[in-house]
Amino acid sequence: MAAFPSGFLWGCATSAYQIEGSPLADGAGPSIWHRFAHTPGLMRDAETGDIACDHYRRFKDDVALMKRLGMQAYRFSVSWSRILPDGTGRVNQAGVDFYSRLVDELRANGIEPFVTLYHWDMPAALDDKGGWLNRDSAEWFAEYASVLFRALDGRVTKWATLNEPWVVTDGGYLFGALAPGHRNLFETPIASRNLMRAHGAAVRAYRETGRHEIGLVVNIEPKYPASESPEDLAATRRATAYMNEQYLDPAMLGRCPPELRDVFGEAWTDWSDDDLAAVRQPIDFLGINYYTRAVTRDDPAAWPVRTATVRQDGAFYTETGWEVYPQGLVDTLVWIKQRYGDIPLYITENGVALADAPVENGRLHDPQRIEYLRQHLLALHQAIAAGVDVRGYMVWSLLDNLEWSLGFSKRFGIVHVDRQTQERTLKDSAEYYSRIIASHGRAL
Ligand SMILES: OC[C@H]1NNC[C@@H](O)[C@@H]1O
Ligand SMILES: [Ca+2]
Repeated sequence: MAAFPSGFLWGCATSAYQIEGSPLADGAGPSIWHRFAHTPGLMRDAETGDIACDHYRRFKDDVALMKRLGMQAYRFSVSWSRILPDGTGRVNQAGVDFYSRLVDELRANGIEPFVTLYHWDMPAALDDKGGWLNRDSAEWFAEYASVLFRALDGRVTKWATLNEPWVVTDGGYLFGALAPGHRNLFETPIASRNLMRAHGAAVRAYRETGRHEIGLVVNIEPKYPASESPEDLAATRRATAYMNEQYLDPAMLGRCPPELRDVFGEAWTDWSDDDLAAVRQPIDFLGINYYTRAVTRDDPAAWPVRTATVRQDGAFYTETGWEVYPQGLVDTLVWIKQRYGDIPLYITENGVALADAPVENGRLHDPQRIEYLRQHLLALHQAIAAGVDVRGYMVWSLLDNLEWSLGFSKRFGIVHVDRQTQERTLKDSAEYYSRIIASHGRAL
């Protein structure tokens, strides 16, 4: 196996609400996820992030674990309401100090911090003012980002504004499965536009003082037509526009995919030229989160995108119901380069939820996760060999964690977490990944 490019960054990814616990500790304010998780009926098994992986208190042990695995980078998110309990205004220094200590611990262990500013946990106080439906959200976000830039830039050299805006709006505003749990077609494009305005505002703020790199993280699920029928081809176009182009086109091209007018109908309003210009800020990299693909057919009843994903005979499906399709990673990366140009890319998430075996004698055998990682790293190498400028790979996830409203039922970790004892146990996949890192990909 040829090596990966020199300087290629091997790491892992997590997010605040999914692992930290202690949501209201040391002056933190509640987030929309704290509020959502404590609303009866919304979370599987009535789970919450009150404890999660207790990372807020155990972070030094978890950094030691990353060090032991040879991690070169760690992608994590900051909880906005630890920093600004009311969302704007008063800074909670204890919250800033937590992340400052985490950053110093990482750097002391030779691990590069890779910070996501927004991984879904808006302060509840701002949701009470309309949240992402309020155009002021762009300024709120830039204010929050600036507090962090002042506190951490320099020790943090890679920043991402948003994680997966598509999930935030599709889950939080259209289908309601995620915080803030709205189900409103008219709100969805408004939230999308304000999220991207917030992205642009934070990038502009960074350019005033920032000395390093800032980018955007999106989930991409490549869409393949189920047939060559005009209906299925049109459906595939709609699905591609709705999930894969809706956020990258404004950010990178300064325009919205035309199919969105068809998807949202009367709920769609064109972006103003000012908004398009404000969102299209030059960025230093794109983070791509890849899990699966979707073979797509027309489905007139499937409101509002009117598409359905066709199950593939003989394919392997994960615990989250996703088809394992490594070729989709190659196709996605080539597509990104073709459509948006030769911008540096990171795989900021890739991983798999499996019905893991139990821990036995301090071990957990997860051959299917090893195979998933191997196949996707081979695909990644293929894309790099094809000329795509990929600079790093962060496995999702370091730890078994809170898979949002699915609770802890979906285990993505390369490290097992015992829900009762919080004990961490390396799965075989962690040892495998550690060897990949140590051999710089040659052990693939
Ligand atoms: O579903 C797995 C992951 N996908 N991207 C965002 C993360 O928060 C999820 O846990
Ligand atoms: Ca609300």
